[in-house]
Amino acid sequence: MLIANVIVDVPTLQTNRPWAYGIPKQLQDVVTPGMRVQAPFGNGSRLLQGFVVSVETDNFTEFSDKKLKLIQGVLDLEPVLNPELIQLGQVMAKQNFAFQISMFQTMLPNFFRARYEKSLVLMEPSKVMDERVHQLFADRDEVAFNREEIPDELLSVLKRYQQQKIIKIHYHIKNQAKSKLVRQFKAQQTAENYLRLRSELKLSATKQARMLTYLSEHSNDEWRLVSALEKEFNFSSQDVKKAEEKGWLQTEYVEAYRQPETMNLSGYAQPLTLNFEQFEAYQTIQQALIEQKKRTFLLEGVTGSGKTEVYLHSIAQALELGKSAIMLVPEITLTPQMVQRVKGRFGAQVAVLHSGLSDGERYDEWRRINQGTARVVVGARSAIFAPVENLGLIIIDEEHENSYKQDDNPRYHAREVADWRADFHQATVVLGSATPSLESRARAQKGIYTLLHLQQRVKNNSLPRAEIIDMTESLKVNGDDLYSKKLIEAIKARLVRHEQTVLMLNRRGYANFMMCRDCGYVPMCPNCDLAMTVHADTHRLECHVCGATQSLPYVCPQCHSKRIRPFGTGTQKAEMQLQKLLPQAKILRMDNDTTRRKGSVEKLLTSFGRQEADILIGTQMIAKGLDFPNVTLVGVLNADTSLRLPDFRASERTFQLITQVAGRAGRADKAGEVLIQTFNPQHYAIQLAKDQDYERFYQQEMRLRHQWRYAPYYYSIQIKFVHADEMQAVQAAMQTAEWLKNHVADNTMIFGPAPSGVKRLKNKYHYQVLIRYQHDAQLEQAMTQLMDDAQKWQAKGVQISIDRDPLNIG
Ligand SMILES: Nc1ncnc2c1ncn2[C@@H]1O[C@H](COP(=O)(O)OP(=O)(O)OP(=O)(O)O)[C@@H](O)[C@H]1O
Ligand SMILES: [Zn+2]
Ligand SMILES: [Zn+2]
Repeated sequence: MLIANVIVDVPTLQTNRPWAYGIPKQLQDVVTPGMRVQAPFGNGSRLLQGFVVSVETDNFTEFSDKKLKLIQGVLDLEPVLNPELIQLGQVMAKQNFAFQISMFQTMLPNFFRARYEKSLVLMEPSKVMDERVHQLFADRDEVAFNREEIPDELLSVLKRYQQQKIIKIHYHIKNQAKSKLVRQFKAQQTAENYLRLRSELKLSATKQARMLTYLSEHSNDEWRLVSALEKEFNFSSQDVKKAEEKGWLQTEYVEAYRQPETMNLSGYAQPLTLNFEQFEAYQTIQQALIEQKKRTFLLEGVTGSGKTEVYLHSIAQALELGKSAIMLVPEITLTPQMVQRVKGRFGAQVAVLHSGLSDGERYDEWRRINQGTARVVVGARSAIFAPVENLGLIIIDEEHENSYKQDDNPRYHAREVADWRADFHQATVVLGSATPSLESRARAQKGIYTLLHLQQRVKNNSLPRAEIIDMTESLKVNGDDLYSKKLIEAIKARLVRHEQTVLMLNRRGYANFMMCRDCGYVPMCPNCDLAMTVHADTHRLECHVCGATQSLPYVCPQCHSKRIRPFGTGTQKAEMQLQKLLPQAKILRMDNDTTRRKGSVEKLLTSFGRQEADILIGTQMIAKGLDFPNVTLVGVLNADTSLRLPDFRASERTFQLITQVAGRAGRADKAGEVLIQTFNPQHYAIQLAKDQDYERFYQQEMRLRHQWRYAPYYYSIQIKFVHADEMQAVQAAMQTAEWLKNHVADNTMIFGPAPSGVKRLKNKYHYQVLIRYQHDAQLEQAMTQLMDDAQKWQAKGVQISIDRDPLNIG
């Protein structure tokens, strides 16, 4: 008998391995690894989705026939995971202490996720005594289990009936991943033939005459949609069918792709001629592509040095070698500008995956990749799992970005996935950034990566002139803690010259909360240890974690003073304040509020690009990727807020952010200027960002990391314990920490338990234990054991999560 090993859709440790199922006769030719199947689970009434990871023959036929449950059906006719991706999912699950099923689901478009529907089946109607249950079924023997339709008071009755087996619950799997088919047609005869046929028609056959006229004019055409013919000429599908029977045209069904809105592509854009530095970098990459041995490059290039052009040349080379390419960009820089640059170069071979797509569109793009139609994939983090065959090149732009790590289960990092896939395909990896992560830069130091340097800007040979403005001084002069006089003067000069300005309000670690100026009272969320945030548009206080809201207080509840006011400034207020200072200026604002609607980022940027506004003010979302030639001034309103975060990466983040946003100035022919407002003018991260001196920052920060035993010198694993009862969370954390101390290497350090940065969230208490280590052969064994124990704690209601190389330690 044939056996399928299946990972079923239950994310628990017991199910985190393949389960064997028999394959029934009629499915033996169908079921292959990588396919989704319906598999019975538990007592058998429950049908689950599962992924077949392997198929084997079992020799003990009689024995297994009785014991094994059988696969009930298939959800696909072709595998959705190829052998590479099956293996990848299993490895990544293991490395990140995640469940295989979660990994597989993350790797695929949402469409492939199982949607279960429950229904109630009436087994023995005669035994139902409750009139309301009869009413519910109303002569049917199966009804959907729809919580909105079933009143609460009926639930206990239904439950009792279920226990008495009078009612059964059925699970159905809804398969959404079906492609849409459309019918298309093509003329089959010559124009003359059509005209002759028309002359032979009866006079009354006007519709057929019209059809023949149309066909005579389109006799050499390509396939066209039948629906278009029907709509435009008012033909019915019956008319089309008759025409086909007469041999006037032929029709066929093809898969329809929901084309995401594409931009006008005015032909293919020609590649630019690389400058010397670019060419040198490209040549090295090209060499690796041709050799087809895995190599990883770190392309460290100052802002505006033309990294993207190097990527595009490399992609072209990969395609020429018959290979495919994946290019990752942070979601936020997946702007029309970027997409246009890639699509403009490689046209229909490009598939774009971003969060703006509907599930259907994403599924269609995925299929274009899966079928090999699209050989260049551009997308955010999860595009690293694109099912390309023959992968030759992986590019990760802005490789230092946090968003490449998924901060939720499964917690994979796109860079580590890229590394594994490059091994598998012997592909080339290019990590690019003006401000590489310390981890990557250190690997280049050690020779694990090859460092490629772009030190010059492409167009304007110099980096923008930057200056630090000490806000303590400025505050003394004009009493404004947001706009220094110098910055306002500089903006005014741009207005006169019709040049543009970009202003960034650093919202990282920056709360916009209420504070009583007399007693210091700050309104806190009732469920979380967090200050409530002021929302000027709704005039309410809101908690950003749990969503609790309150009206704005006008009197301090503690001391009854009326001097309770917002503290800190939101982008909205910053914009208003600026408009007051510069009434003649046209200002655009880009933040979470103005970009909520789909397509609004595009709209804002297009408008700014057309110079319909003088100033673009926004949060860190404006710091990356923008390439506008007329921007000659960049202002950082508050450089230091992110320095205060209780996180060992605070300096690195601040340096990266300021360097990135400063890089938006003077990218074309006009010289750029950068003004950095700060209350910490002496801080090394700010000083070095001003000079855009990444290398010196790297040296200095590495010394500190070494001293404090942080990454990249030490790896870390963070274990979180969450429970509504604080004691329970503490207890689990303490016992785990104690246990760990005896099960890891001597030089591995265990910190905690300690309350997390924010101890209480949504009325639950968060505690954590941190492991820091260099080499520890025992650790993997210990972590596996810990995952086992986690199940035990989970049974007591303590949620435990394990995060390898966490983004925030605080
Ligand atoms: N060889 C070249 N010749 C002419 N123009 C070029 C060349 N290479 C790049 N450019 C142009 O220079 C500008 C900056 O290049 P690009 O955006 O690729 O830089 P980058 O290093 O990716 O920038 P950042 O990291 O700051 O976003 C772009 O407008 C690009 O079209
Ligand atoms: Zn007060
Ligand atoms: Zn809250």
